[in-house]
Amino acid sequence: MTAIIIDGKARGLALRTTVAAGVAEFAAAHGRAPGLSVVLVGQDPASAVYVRMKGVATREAGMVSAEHILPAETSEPELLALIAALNADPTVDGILVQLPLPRHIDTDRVLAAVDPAKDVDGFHPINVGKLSAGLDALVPCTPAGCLLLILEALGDISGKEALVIGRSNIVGKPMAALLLAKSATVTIAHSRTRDLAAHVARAEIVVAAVGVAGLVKGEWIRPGACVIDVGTNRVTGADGKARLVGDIEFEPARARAGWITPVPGGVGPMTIAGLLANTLQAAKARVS
Ligand SMILES: Nc1nc2c(c(=O)[nH]1)N[C@@H](CN(C=O)c1ccc(C(=O)N[C@@H](CCC(=O)O)C(=O)O)cc1)CN2
Repeated sequence: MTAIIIDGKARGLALRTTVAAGVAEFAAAHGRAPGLSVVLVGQDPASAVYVRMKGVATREAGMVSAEHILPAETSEPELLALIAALNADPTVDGILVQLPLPRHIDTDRVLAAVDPAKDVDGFHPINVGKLSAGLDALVPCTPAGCLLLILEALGDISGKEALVIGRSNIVGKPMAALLLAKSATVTIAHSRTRDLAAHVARAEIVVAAVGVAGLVKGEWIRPGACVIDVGTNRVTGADGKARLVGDIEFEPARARAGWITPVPGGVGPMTIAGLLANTLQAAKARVS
């Protein structure tokens, strides 16, 4: 079997086009476009790229984008003061604090300071709690994008064996909650899991989000499985050139899977598209 390669770039673009149409309707009805404010603290090069990509995509969808780029030495009270100002600004519908934050800042405290109604990352404890209780919530963009890809590949996933590798708050835990909400039988594997290979071999859906290049061996994959790779690991190839690879050995996994996402061009573009969808959702909820 050779897997169908899931084109996250094309799927992300389609979602962005749908969001842009919703933004035009919103603007016609309310006399203003939804606004997204993105906050970046420090000069992490990958984060700077992602923030730029978010700004471009937000503007392309017809929304108002504000990027707040703060020096690495910004204190936690200074950052909290900016978030308080954005919370109070009626033209701001969505607030996103790019992660990771510098080590001197308490990430949990910062994420909890964002107004849950504007929390387009879905990281505020209220949105986390709502998701795990099966209530309507702003849902983290990457797992939401993964779920769209999985449902489009498989249709109904009720009762299917799903394995989420990684237990981060950004991807692993919300991904498990979303799969559970669709009635999949969900296992979360992590660094202490014994015999990862056996778990992978049982799974009809595998979502890998650990950040370890090639951790999941292709030969472990159950034939016909839907394989979603969230890993974005920068490695240097034999030619000395840097490239991006996932957590899953792509070619051997592709030979066994039914569907597989590439890296790059799989899950990544869905993250940005999901952010735009969340911003429109937050804007609509705020005016209703
Ligand atoms: N506040 C947040 N911080 C972070 C999040 C997040 O969802 N919210 N996720 C990641 C980074 N991220 C978005 O911020 C992100 C990662 C990757 C991509 C993407 O499109 N990747 C491309 C490749 C781009 C490249 O060449 O580097 C792909 O996979 O095709 C978008 C967004 C951590 N921080």
